[in-house]
Amino acid sequence: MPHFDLVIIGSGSGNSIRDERFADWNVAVVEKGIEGSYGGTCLNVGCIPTKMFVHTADVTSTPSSGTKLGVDLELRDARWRDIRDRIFGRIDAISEGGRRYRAEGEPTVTLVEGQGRFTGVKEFTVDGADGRQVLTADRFVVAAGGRPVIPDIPGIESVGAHTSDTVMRLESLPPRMIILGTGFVATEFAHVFSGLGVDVTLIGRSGRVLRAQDEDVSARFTELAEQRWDVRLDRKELDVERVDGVTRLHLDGPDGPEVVEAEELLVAIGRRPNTDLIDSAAGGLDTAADGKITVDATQRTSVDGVWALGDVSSAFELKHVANHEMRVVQHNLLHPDEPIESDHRFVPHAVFSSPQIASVGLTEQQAREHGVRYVTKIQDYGDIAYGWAMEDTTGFAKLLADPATGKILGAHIIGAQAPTLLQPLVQAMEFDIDARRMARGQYWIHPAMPELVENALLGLPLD
Ligand SMILES: Cc1cc2nc3c(=O)[nH]c(=O)nc-3n(C[C@H](O)[C@H](O)[C@H](O)COP(=O)(O)OP(=O)(O)OC[C@H]3O[C@@H](n4cnc5c(N)ncnc54)[C@H](O)[C@@H]3O)c2cc1C
Ligand SMILES: NC(=O)c1ccc[n+]([C@@H]2O[C@H](COP(=O)([O-])OP(=O)(O)OC[C@H]3O[C@@H](n4cnc5c(N)ncnc54)[C@H](O)[C@@H]3O)[C@@H](O)[C@H]2O)c1
Repeated sequence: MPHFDLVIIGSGSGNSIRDERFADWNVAVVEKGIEGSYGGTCLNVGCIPTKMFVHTADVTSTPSSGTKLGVDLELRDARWRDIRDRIFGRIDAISEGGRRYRAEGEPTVTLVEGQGRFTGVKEFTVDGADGRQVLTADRFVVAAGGRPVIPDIPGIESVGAHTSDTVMRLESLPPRMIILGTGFVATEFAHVFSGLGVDVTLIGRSGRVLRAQDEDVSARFTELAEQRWDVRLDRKELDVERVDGVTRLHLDGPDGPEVVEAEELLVAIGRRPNTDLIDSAAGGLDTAADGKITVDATQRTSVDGVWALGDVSSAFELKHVANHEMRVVQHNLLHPDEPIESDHRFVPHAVFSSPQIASVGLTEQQAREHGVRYVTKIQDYGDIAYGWAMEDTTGFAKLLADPATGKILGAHIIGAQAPTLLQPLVQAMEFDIDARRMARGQYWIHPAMPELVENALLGLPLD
C-alpha cells in the first residue's frame, strides 16, 4: 500500500470529508460494513430507515385520530414485506451506489473494505477480502461510530435478540415484541411496531420513559406510553430463555419476580463507541471514561495529525452533530493554521415516536441543578386554533427563559410536528434573538401550528 495523505476510518459522516477541494490528495477510506452495507449507521440502520418506518406507522394511526373528528376509517392491513422492501429498496441502492462511487469514482481515492485496527501511531491494519493491508498516512480521521450495547443478561446470547441493526429486516411481523430500554431507539421502535399491529412490552430500569428529557415531557410521554403499550418500569432483568419459539424474560420489579413473553426481543439500551474495534490505544489515542476518543474543540485527538468526529468521540450521538463535526474537520485538514472549533452550544434533538418530542437547551431539572435563574411557560396545543382543529388534548410546548433578559434557555415540545415547530427556537437561540423580539418582531401565520411557539413566548412571565 502507498503512504496516503489522508486515511478516513468509517463511511458514515467520514464519507463526506473528501470533496473536490481534496482532489489532489491521495485518500483511503476504510469500511468494514454494517450488516454488509456501506455508508454508516444513519443511512443503513439508523435515522433514515427508522424515520421511513415511523412515517408509515404514523399513517396507520389515521383511523384512531379520525374517530374524534367524526371520521370513521378502518385499517385493514399493514403489509410488512411491502413496507420493508419499499424502504430498503431505496436505501440499499443508495448504499451500493455510494460504495461503488468510492471504489471506482475517483482515481485518487482508494476504498479499503474490511475491519481495521491501529497497529501503531498512524498505522492502520485492515483485514479484508484482499488480505491484510497496512495503511500509513500523514493524517487520519477516525469516524468509526458506535454499535448497540448487548446487556449482560444470562441466556441473552441464545435467544436471537435483535438490535436496531437487524430488527428492521425481520422476515415477518411477530405477534408480540419485548423492547428492552426506554430511550430513543426503544420508543421509536415501540411506535413503529405497535403501529403495524405488534403487541409491545417496554421494559425500563427507572420509573420514567425517556427520562433524560425535560421532566414534564418525560412524565407526559410516560403517561401516554402506558396507555398504548405494556410498560414495565423499575424492572431489573434476571435472565432470559427461548422456549418453543417464544422468548421468556425474567424480571424483578416492584411486585416481585415476573416473566414477560414474546416472539421477538429487541435490545435498545444504548450504544458504545467502536474504539475497541479500532484499538485506539495502539494508535496512541486517549479515550475518556465512556470509551470515546478524546478530542479538543477543533476535533484534534491526542495524536498530532489525527482527528476524530461523530459517535466515536462526541458526547452527542446524533447525525447532525456528526455532520457538523465533519465540516469542522474538513476545514481543519485544509487550513491547519486557521483551525475552527465545533459549536455544541445549541444542539437540538427529536424523538420520532408518538407523540413526537423535540428539544434544545436546558431542561428544567438541569436549570435547577446548575442554579440558573429561569422562568417557564407551558403552552398546550389544545389552547391554540390548530390544536382545536386536531382536537389535541395532550401536546405542549415548554420554554425556559432568563426572566431579566428574555434569553431563551431551553425549549421542549411534545406533540404533532414537534421537530418542525422547534427549529425556529433553535434559530433564535443560535442567533441570540430574545423571547420578546422573537414573539413580536415577526408575523406568525394564522392559524398555523407555530402559533404554539408564539403563545409560549408571549406567556413567559418575564420581569
Ligand atoms: C436506530 C437509530 C436511529 C437513529 N436516528 C437518528 C435520528 O433520527 N437523528 C439523528 O440525528 N441521529 C439518529 N441516530 C444516530 C446517528 O445514526 C448517528 O449519530 C450517526 O450515524 C453517527 O455517524 P458516524 O459517522 O459518527 O458513525 P457511523 O455512521 O456509525 O459510521 C461509522 C462507520 O465506521 C465503520 N467502522 C467502525 N469500526 C471500523 C473498523 N474497525 N474498521 C473499518 N470500519 C469500521 C462502521 O462500519 C461504520 O460504517 C440514530 C441511530 C440509531 C442506531
Ligand atoms: N431520533 C434520534 O435522533 C435518534 C433515534 C435513535 C437513536 N438516536 C441516538 O442513538 C443513541 C442510542 O439510542 P438508545 O435508545 O439505544 O440509547 P438511549 O441512551 O437513548 O436509551 C437507552 C436507555 O436504556 C436504559 N438502559 C440501559 N441499560 C438497561 C438495561 N439493562 N435494561 C433496561 N434499560 C436499560 C438507559 O437507562 C436508557 O434510558 C441515542 O442516545 C441517540 O443519541 C437518536
